[in-house]
Amino acid sequence: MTRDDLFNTNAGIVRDLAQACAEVCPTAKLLIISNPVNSTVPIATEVFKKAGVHDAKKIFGVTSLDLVRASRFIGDKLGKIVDVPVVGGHAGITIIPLFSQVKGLKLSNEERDALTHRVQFGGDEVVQAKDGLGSATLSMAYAGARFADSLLRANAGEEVLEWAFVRSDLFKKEGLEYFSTYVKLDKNGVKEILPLPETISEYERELVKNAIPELKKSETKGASFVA
Ligand SMILES: NC(=O)c1ccc[n+]([C@@H]2O[C@H](COP(=O)([O-])OP(=O)(O)OC[C@H]3O[C@@H](n4cnc5c(N)ncnc54)[C@H](O)[C@@H]3O)[C@@H](O)[C@H]2O)c1
Ligand SMILES: O=C(O)C[C@H](O)C(=O)O
Repeated sequence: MTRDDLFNTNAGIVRDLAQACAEVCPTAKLLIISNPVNSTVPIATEVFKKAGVHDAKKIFGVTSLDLVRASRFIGDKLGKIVDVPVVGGHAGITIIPLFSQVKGLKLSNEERDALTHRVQFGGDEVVQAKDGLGSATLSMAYAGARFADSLLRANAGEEVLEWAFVRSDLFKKEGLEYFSTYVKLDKNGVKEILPLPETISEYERELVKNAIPELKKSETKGASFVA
């Protein structure tokens, strides 16, 4: 089972919850963790657009778990806690860890490939291991709490940097409407979307290139569901 298989069940649930939010709390910030995030965020967006209350600064796909996983795997290797940026989306090859951005980290090509794969498919590993009994419950809760905490701090006036899957013009030329990258948050939600670091490796650039058609397919699937 992949996150995409969850579409049939979750698309309707997210649409209905988004519809209720659009009616009763249209200015609330929506944190969407239900899979497939690459489609459920476009679903919520389209519902808000239809209701005439859309504000792209306030709808977030929660991808923090990918950063938690990547940081844990590299932390184990380096023997200390490090932050590993992860960009793109939240499913398979759309999850792109940027190991090039971790100071002092040296990986052979084989290690880099294996760790990239582990971050991209770690969630599927857990789903398979639980064999029908749900997904990565506790780490998802931790990742969700971490993201909610960032938003609450931003709400309270702090300028916070977080990674999130949001409406973004970074790959507009390629026809993509959503992408997860570093965002500055303030009390209104997304204040600024930061570009990819210039120093990412050729390998990572290629991963981004390969993820774009997959992300596009998922966002179209979500938007079409509402249309
Ligand atoms: N983005 C992430 O990092 C991430 C990580 C793990 C899981 N997930 C996703 O989170 C979701 C939940 O995963 P889980 O393992 O906790 O699943 P789960 O089956 O343990 O829990 C799902 C919950 O949703 C409730 N529910 C079912 N239909 C509903 C409806 N119509 N309205 C409201 N609630 C309803 C169920 O009663 C149940 O309590 C899944 O979509 C999963 O793929 C996302
Ligand atoms: O629910 C899933 O399919 C997996 C989840 O998105 C995860 O990353 O653990």
